[in-house]
Amino acid sequence: MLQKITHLTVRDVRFPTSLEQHGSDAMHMDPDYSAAYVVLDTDSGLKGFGLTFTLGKGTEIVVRAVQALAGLVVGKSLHDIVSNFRGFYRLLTSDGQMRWVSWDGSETHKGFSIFNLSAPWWLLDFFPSEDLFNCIDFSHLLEDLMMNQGYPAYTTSCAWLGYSDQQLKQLCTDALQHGWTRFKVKVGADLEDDIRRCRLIRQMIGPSNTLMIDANQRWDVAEAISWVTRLAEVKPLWIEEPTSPDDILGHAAISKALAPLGIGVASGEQCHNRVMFKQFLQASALQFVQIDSCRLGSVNENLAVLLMAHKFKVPVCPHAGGVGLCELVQHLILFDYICVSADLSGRMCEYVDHLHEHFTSPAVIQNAHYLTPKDPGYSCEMLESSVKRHEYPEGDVWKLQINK
Ligand SMILES: C[C@H](O)[C@@H](O)CC(=O)C(=O)O
Ligand SMILES: [Mg+2]
Repeated sequence: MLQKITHLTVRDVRFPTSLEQHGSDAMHMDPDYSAAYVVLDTDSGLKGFGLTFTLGKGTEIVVRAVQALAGLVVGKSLHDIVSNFRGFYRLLTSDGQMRWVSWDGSETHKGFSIFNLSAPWWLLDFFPSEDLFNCIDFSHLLEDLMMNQGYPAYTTSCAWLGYSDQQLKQLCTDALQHGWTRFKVKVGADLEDDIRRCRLIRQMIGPSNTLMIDANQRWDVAEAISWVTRLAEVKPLWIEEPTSPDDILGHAAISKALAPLGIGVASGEQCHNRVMFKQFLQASALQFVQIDSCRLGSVNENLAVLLMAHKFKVPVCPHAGGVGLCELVQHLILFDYICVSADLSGRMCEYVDHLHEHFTSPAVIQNAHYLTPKDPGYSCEMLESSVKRHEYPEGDVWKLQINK
């Protein structure tokens, strides 16, 4: 149990998803799904893995944040971390010089998230399984349903903003055949396009399946209310990120205006700390909490939000549109169900069907449910061959793009 972290490597890994408009929305028309990817070496030869999701160039900033925090991690032993998880987290988030840049801000939280993502790996890999199981009181847990059926999911992969109507139809047909019943459509750039695309999807999925819409912060408050009112005919369950993700009172006003139409407000993928979530919940500014395993700095911060959402009786429907997010967030939502909410009403976890082949233990979907991951760790180890090929700018994939 005295293993020490001896070395940290952080790499800038990017996938050229913008070439086919995968992941595109009203504010991010050319997303290259990317990750700052960390490997921790230990003196026992074991390794730890962590990643945080970014879009293309944004990775450079997070890589620098990780480098700046590395000195707080290298040299630590398992005992140092596990004996006081909160203390370790506070150490990362409270560095006297770093905190001035952006205490509880988005970039630093993305940096923190990488290190704390290593914690489940340490815990699960170093604890003999009998010790681990001896720690847990399994009475009254609800794991059977999760083991047999899995956690309900919805798909965003049919209707990215840059997809043609033809693509939309084909992908929606395929998804229905595979048992999907919940669909999210990107909106917000052009109202007439949105009406046409949403009608098309509603027509294909029928009245009893679920449809959500996502504007990725495109509108002002009044514009959001009038735009979504025009889309009410397709009966969306929620409008996601209708306006600036920092505008708590704006979200509250939109929630109030849309409630009579039966449309809720969902947000959280750009909500970067627990204090913001606290105020969103206090102000009744959202009806669906969308935690993001990488936007919030670490497991620790996500746990605080899961507990607050439970207190306010607001369902948690995690964000997973990015590389590695499905792999990570499936662990958090299982924890939420088994240990916090014990409730599936109004709950589902996002799934996007991109880039899973680059992971050693990818998320598995069956009949529109996340199957419970059984491999140890936090499912975020990437295949070394994939990392090498996609590392920016020297990987083969990028050399090819740059020389085109
Ligand atoms: C840029 C990302 O693909 C974003 O559009 C994802 C998102 O908003 C979602 O999955 O929700
Ligand atoms: Mg979204």
